[in-house]
Amino acid sequence: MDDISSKDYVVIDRFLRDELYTEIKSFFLGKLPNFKEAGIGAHSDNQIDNKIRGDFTYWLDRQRDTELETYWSLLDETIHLFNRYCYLSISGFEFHLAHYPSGGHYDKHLDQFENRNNRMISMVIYLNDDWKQEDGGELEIFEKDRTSFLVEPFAARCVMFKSAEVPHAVLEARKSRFSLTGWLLYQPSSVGKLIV
Ligand SMILES: O=C(O)CCC(=O)C(=O)O
Ligand SMILES: [Fe+2]
Repeated sequence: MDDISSKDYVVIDRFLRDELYTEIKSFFLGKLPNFKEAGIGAHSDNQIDNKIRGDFTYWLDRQRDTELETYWSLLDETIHLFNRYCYLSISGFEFHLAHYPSGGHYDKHLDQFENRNNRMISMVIYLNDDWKQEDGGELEIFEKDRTSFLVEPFAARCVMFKSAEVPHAVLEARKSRFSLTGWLLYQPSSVGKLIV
């Protein structure tokens, strides 16, 4: 909590305990046939451009995806901590599963859209067993002084950062790269399901 207040980001290893990791990973693998190519922008602006990003996603829904209830409860707790100790007013979230196939990447960007600014905290949890340095796919985080550093997408590692303030990119992955990615919202998105 202190890190995200002072540095705008935090990396937490073993964010998921083994049992929850296994639950989420097997849920992820079961949904892989249903993933769709991700676009950029919100609502009607949404367009697919695999020069900018090359991932496939599956949007989650707490009511439907009850197999993830342990994870949803963990999120409730996380949101409670943010609101209490970082004085944020988070009142909702949106999460998807993401798959970057080999060769996939995401250019430098902020997690905000021109016509929507309710994403406060971005939260990425990696689901890659045995990830090696030569597999690429690092998350590059750009700091205020324009230097950057790389975060490897290791199993059960969680990265959180301020959505509107921290530019970031996903470097080309050299094998399938899995994550559970989401955003803690200032207000729940008002207009149905977003496709991003
Ligand atoms: O998977 C990651 O490391 C980051 C993904 C990302 O930046 C996004 O989906 O907006
Ligand atoms: Fe992003």
